[in-house]
Amino acid sequence: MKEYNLNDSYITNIPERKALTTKDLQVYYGDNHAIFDANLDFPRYKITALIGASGCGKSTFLRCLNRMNDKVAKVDGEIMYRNVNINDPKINVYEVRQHIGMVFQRPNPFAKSIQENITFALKNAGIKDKTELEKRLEQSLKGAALWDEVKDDLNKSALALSGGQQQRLCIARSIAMHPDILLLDEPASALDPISTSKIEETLQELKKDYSIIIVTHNLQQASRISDYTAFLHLGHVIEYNSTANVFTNPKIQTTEDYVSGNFG
Ligand SMILES: Nc1ncnc2c1ncn2[C@@H]1O[C@H](COP(=O)(O)OP(=O)(O)OP(=O)(O)O)[C@@H](O)[C@H]1O
Repeated sequence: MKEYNLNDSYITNIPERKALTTKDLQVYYGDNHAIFDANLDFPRYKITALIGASGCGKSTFLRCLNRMNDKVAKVDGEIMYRNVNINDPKINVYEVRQHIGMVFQRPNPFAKSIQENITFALKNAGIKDKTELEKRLEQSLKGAALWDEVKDDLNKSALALSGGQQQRLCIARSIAMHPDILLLDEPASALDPISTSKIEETLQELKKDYSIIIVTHNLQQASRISDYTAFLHLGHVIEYNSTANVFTNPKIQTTEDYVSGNFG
């Protein structure tokens, strides 16, 4: 692979209010230094895409943002959310995840009914009121654009849904907790093009109420749906800017080569 200067970077200052900020974030898997000095501001009510070649650290970075890496990696630096460093070991990770939800690459509904998939975590979080549970069930399924397809059969097993419907159920399960931020790790990569476009449309709607950070391999998807894009290379954030700038006016040669397909 062509060698690039990893210190050559361009990180924009975002004009919007911030949902989350990382300061000098470093991630190590044993001796493998996977993320170097990531300093990024993620805007509120926007979609930010993390892009880069396989192994560059996209999922590692994303998973730090709601402490999913705690048991597998050493994560140094600060992750500021509402003036609190949520990377502080004293912070309750379950509480963090109520504010910052995660949707994974492969749909992973529970082997329970559609309804129970939504209400299970809510009940665990102490929400017992039937009216509130019903309200959140309907709101979250509507938010994930699944309500019309399942409203007459909420007791059906979630496993009987199509892959695309299961993924929208997982999005509904996340938003039922009323998080501020949704993290999505390649949420459409296991889906067919029609389900993918349904997920993309859903995310466009959801950004009115949520700040979204998404990892994607798919450059067209990043350019279609995101407002901001961070390009990572070998664990370094090389460029962070509005998606339009990253794709049409990249400031760094590495980015230009990657987005134009001349990488490697
Ligand atoms: N659980 C883990 N244990 C040890 N090393 C890991 C673990 N997860 C990731 N890594 C290493 O961290 C680096 C970044 O991997 P990561 O999965 O974050 O990259 P990625 O950009 O998301 O890749 P892909 O696009 O292939 O999913 C790689 O060197 C990878 O081998």
